[in-house]
Amino acid sequence: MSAADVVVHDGSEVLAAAAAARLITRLVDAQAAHGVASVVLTGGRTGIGVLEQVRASAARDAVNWSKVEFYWGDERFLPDGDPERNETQAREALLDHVDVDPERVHPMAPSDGKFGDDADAAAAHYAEVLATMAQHATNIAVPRFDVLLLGVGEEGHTASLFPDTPYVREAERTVVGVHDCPKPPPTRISLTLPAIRAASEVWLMTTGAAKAEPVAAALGGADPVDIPAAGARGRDRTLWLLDRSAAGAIPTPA
Ligand SMILES: O=C(O)[C@H](O)[C@@H](O)[C@H](O)[C@H](O)COP(=O)(O)O
Repeated sequence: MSAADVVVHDGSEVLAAAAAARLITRLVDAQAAHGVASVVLTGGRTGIGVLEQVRASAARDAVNWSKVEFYWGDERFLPDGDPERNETQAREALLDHVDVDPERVHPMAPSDGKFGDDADAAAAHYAEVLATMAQHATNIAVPRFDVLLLGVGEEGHTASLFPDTPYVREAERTVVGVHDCPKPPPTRISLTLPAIRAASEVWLMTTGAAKAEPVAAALGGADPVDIPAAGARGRDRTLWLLDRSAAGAIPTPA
């Protein structure tokens, strides 16, 4: 697993724009290497803000959007089209504005879909979707993820893996139904840490002083059970994209 790189930007706006530029380049490079790129999206203000900046970028059409596989790292288990769903927000921020191939867009199921309100069944189905797309050479049943985007919560959660829960401890399954979440809505679906760690690059993006303590703890090697973001690492690269406030508690080198 990779050691973490940390990039600190002046504020949240420049962070979102710079992360968007970085994401465009990552997808262009992945398409040059593989033909089709794959990205795992996240929810939250920072993750959606980055997609809005991709949409606004003059460079966005450097990406062949019809050759991008879109997955989600977590989802709020709500009805289809609910404005709080990560899928809805990602579509409004970017996917509705570029020429995606609908067959390559893989949202997690809503709470009024074919699994009804059974988040565990919806999670098991998403695990099957990932397994179907998996390459045989890997030892975990997920596709190649070129880049997996994450946010970080004030108590250190990432995706929908909250501290001291069975979900952050999950070692076998790739996707879980998550119940009794402290951040609304209470029911969610999430990739697990083993699935996240299968990604080539994991980018943790966050801003603001409220995130300073969990960021410092994660970078300081906290136990992922206490600070789930500490367990999110990429095979080739782990990149923290922070603004000055979120980086404020990282000890400065002597
Ligand atoms: O669905 C969600 O809520 C997220 O995927 C979650 O993990 C989010 O990324 C963090 O809570 C950070 O959110 P903010 O960027 O809004 O602080």
